[in-house]
Amino acid sequence: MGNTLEQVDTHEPGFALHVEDLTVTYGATPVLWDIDMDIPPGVMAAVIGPNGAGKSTLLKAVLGLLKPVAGHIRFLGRPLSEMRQAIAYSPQRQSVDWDFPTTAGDVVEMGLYGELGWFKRPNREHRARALAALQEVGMEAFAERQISELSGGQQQRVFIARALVQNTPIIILDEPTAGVDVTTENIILELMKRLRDRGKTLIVVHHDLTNVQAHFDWLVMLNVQVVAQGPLNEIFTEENLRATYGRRLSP
Ligand SMILES: Nc1ncnc2c1ncn2[C@@H]1O[C@H](COP(=O)(O)OP(=O)(O)OP(=O)(O)O)[C@@H](O)[C@H]1O
Repeated sequence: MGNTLEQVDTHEPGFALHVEDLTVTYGATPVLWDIDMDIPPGVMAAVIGPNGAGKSTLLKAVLGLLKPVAGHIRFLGRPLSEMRQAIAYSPQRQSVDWDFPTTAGDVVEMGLYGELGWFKRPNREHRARALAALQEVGMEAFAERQISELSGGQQQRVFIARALVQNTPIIILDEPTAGVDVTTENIILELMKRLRDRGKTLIVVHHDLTNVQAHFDWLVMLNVQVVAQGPLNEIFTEENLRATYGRRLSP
């Protein structure tokens, strides 16, 4: 059942994501400069940095949604072209038209289109998988609800369910807890931890410095360049935070 890439062993030697010499510009302005980054498999990695640091751009570039000026990217040792179905991606909630007339259940099923192909209709098994994913984020009661009628936190959870239903070894989420209340944020963070504990690799743009330490185990500190990266308990230091955020961080 499910797609064949579920069988990719996320604990094989090598990195879940390996990035070398990545440079991205918008017009003439460099937004990411000479990024080298390694994220090991099976971690819950946070990408942090100030507004405009290039966090979303980094995710889009590694996913091939933006064309870098330079760079070399590998997922589990292989090029993106071979690994697309091993990666689920959830963009920032604001980047989506939530007025589009569709239900929460349909949005989650859309996550299966990579597996199904756009022209094959989802069947009962796919529907059941979508419902199971909604259940995992505590949203099964909302399967038939129009997405425009969901709160921001509920929309985030539907988006996470859409990533979950794909059952991929790598999950990339852009600010999955932006604009949600503390209770919902904790639900989402605990869910991400459960996925990590099942061996998945999570790469997450996260904005809340107050809880990054409690939930993540790997950190990439970004501000156009990588300021620091590694196991969170080694690099989440005042010095690195200052180097990343500058004077915006109060003492
Ligand atoms: N499509 C675009 N065209 C031109 N410039 C862009 C575009 N998208 C982003 N930028 C610029 O690139 C820089 C990095 O943006 P990006 O969205 O990657 O930052 P971020 O770290 O994700 O920020 P935030 O925390 O505010 O979401 C910013 O200066 C932004 O203004």
